[in-house]
This record gives sequence, C-alpha cells and structure tokens, in this order.
Amino acid sequence: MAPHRILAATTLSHTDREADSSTGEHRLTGASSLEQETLQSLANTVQSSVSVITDYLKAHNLPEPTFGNLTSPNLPFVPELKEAKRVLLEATSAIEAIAQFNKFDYVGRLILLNQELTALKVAVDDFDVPNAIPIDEEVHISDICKRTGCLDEYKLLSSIRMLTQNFIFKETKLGYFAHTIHSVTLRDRDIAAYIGWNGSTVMTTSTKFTDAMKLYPNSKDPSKSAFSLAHNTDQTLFEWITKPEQQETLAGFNKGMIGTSKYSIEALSKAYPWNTLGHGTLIDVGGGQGHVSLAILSANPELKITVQDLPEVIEHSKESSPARGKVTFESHNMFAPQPKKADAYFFRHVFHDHTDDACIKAIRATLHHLRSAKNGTGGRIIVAETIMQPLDVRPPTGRQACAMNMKMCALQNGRERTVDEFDRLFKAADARFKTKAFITNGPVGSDVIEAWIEEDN
Ligand SMILES: C[S@@+](CC[C@H](N)C(=O)[O-])C[C@H]1O[C@@H](n2cnc3c(N)ncnc32)[C@H](O)[C@@H]1O
Repeated sequence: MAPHRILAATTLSHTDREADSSTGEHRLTGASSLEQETLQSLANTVQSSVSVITDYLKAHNLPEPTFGNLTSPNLPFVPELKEAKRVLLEATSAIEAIAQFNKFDYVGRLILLNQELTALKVAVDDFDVPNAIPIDEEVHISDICKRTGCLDEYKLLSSIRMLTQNFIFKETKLGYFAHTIHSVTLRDRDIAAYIGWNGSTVMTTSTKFTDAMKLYPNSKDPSKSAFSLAHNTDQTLFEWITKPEQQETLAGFNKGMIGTSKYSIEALSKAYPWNTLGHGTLIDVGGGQGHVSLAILSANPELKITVQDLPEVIEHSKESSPARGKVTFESHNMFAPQPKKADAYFFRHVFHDHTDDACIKAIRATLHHLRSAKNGTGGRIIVAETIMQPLDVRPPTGRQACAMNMKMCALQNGRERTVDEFDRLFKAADARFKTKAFITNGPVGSDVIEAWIEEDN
C-alpha cells in the first residue's frame, strides 16, 4: 500500500523506502520546510495522522492503544501505520519544541536526561521494582523497599517518581505506586539488563567523550577511545569485557543484547526476504546468544544456522542460550579467515561497533566464500543495523540512530552508517560488491544492507 501523504505541508514520505545503492536511487517523495509550520498546521498534522491510525484500527477490528488496559496491544507494524506514527511523532515533537514560555525550558530537559537513565537503572535493573508491584495493585514505597531489599527509601522513591514523568509507573496516592503500560514491559529481566549496561559501562564511558576527542582526535584505534579512558585500560571494549574479572559485566551485556533485540526482531524479520535463502545455511557472525538467529529460524525453520562469536561469549551461549539445540555455536574471530562456507553471513549490530578499517577486514575475511551471486553459487553478506537517516528527514526520526552513533563513537571509535556509507564500505573491501538497502524505519538494528559479489572474475 502506498505511504500516506498526511498533510500537504508535511514531511518526507519514505516509508519502506528501498534504496538500491547500486543504482544510487532513493525513492523519496514530498518535501516541506519546518520553518513554514505553525502551531495550527502542526496540530492539523496530529489530527490527520491520528485519524489514519484510528481508521486503520477500526477497519481491521483492532483495539486502540490505551493507558487503561495494561496489556494494551502495540500498533501493528505495517507500512501505513509506520508512516502515520512517524508523522505524528514529528508533529508532536515540533509542537513541544516551540510551545514554550521560555525556550530554555525545552533545552533544560536534555540537560537532566542523565537523571532519567539513572532512575531507570536504579528502579528497574538494580531493585527490580516492576516485579515488586503486582499487576493491578498499588504498593506503598515502604513495602516496595521491603520486597526489593532497598535500604534507602527516599532515593528509591525519587527514582520511581522520576519515571512516573515518562508514564513509567504512576503514583496513585502519596507514596503508593502502580503499573502503567510501560512499567509492565520492564518486568522483563533481559530488558532490565540492557538498561543496566547502558546505565553503567556506557554511561561512565560517555563522561570521557570530550577527553577522548582531545587526546585521540579522529582515532581509528579501537583501544584509544572514551571507553578506554573511562575504564583506565589500554584494551578495546571486547578485549576488556571478555577478561575473567569482567565475567559479571559480560553476562549483563549478553543478557542486555537479548533484551534490546526483543523489540526489534519483528521488524527485522519482516525487513528482509529471509525465505530467499530457502534450505540454505546462514552464519550469524558476532551472534552472541543466538537470540536473533532463533527468531529468524522460527519464521524460516528450514534454514541451518551457525552462531559464531568470541570464545568467552560462545561458552556462555552454550550454557544458557535460548537457542541451544536449535543452532550450532562456534568460536570464531571475525577478523580471521572464515572457515565455513555458507549461503549468507549475517552481521547484526556488529559493524557499528567497529571502524571502517575493521569492518573491511571482517568483510575480506569472508570474501573467499562469496562467489558470483549471478550464477547461483555465491554467498551473500547481510548486515542489520540502525541506518543513519538522510539529512532531509525531520527530527526526531533520526534520534535513535544519532544516539546509537554517539554510543558507538564512545565505545570503540565505531559508528552508525548511511546507506551510501555502507555501499562505499563494501566497495572499499572489494570493488565488485553491489549492495541493496531494506529500510524499516523501525526500532534499532532492524534496517538491512545486503551485499553480494556481482562478477566472479
Ligand atoms: C553488539 S553485540 C551484537 C550481538 C547480536 N548480533 C545482536 O544483534 O544482538 C556485538 C557482538 O559481536 C561480538 N564480537 C566482538 N568482536 C568480535 C570478533 N572479533 N569476532 C567475533 N565476534 C565478535 C561480541 O562478542 C558481541 O556478541
């Protein structure tokens, strides 16, 4: 179905944009300037995009999302609703940005964002408040403390109150808290682990962002980063985290990767025509716990999947992965020549951890298995990442990609990439590469770049 053009004065329509970088073609339609918008035009956009959403739900006999029902379903992830939701978010964000008595109030919120992540980490990962409050009950903070073993009532109360400002928990009467649709989601301990990883190792890393820029400007060395400065090490993140003394951090990271993938797997499984691999073999390089492979496998049960990762990670996966018995686990360093021939080499959330040089090395390590796709013998590379949005897309659609990009810069001098940057990366590894992008505009790690060698000679 064609993307909705919700309002004449509205934004780019790029739902399900397929950018084939082999031809340089980006199918984008519509354009307008933010400067032309007024509160009224933005409000009209809100009204019309909400109508698109509610009309769709009515037509498909689906319930509307509501705060009143804790198990209120998500919006279906279909093109017509993705576009309407994106436009809605852009319009509501633009209204929030200009409808201020004092412009600093808007910027001021950003300055305090650190407190919001701290509150999430404290209440969700550290003290597991979501599981201390039964669904449909309100619980006093003193009881929450007893149930969670927290000895500092006021600071836990402060953290939960902070979250209520984001519709996570609600204070039903003074000192009593109950669930909302969002606090319920946080009962998942894998998601809690992702919060913990970001609220600890990633947050401390960010404090050294500027120091690393000054000390190691434009560094392409993954061991000379904000991460290495913050953690007082000359190792890269992955060298550091796989040391025996970081066992607990690695376990949290692995669990967190499962957590963060949960809300992007549906989009990723729809983003790419996995069924074109038929009964083939897929190697999930840097596949961690095999959690993404498991989701691909459940939709494509005829595939044979091997998950490769660093030995310390594979050891953990073999013990506790939800994919045990369904996929094969194998230790392999992706910078060493790929030992296994397969129909596809899949890298999800792997390239963004690394500099271009490192990615090129990983691609070349696989090259000997990628023969011409034209004559049907070739393997392909499938990369899943959060693709950086083109410049002409309005805020806040690019927010997640920009945030992930900052994080990758800080951790290992890695980065998120645009469609064109991916194409250049593959061509730098081997000029015969062709690429094709499958953009979901969905959650992180659900955009796909497919790369293959066009000619054999
Ligand atoms: C950000 S995680 C992504 C995990 C998983 N693919 C996902 O999408 O959730 C990056 C993974 O790359 C792995 N990795 C890092 N360096 C590697 C290397 N040299 N060889 C193989 N795997 C590596 C890490 O151990 C980690 O599991």
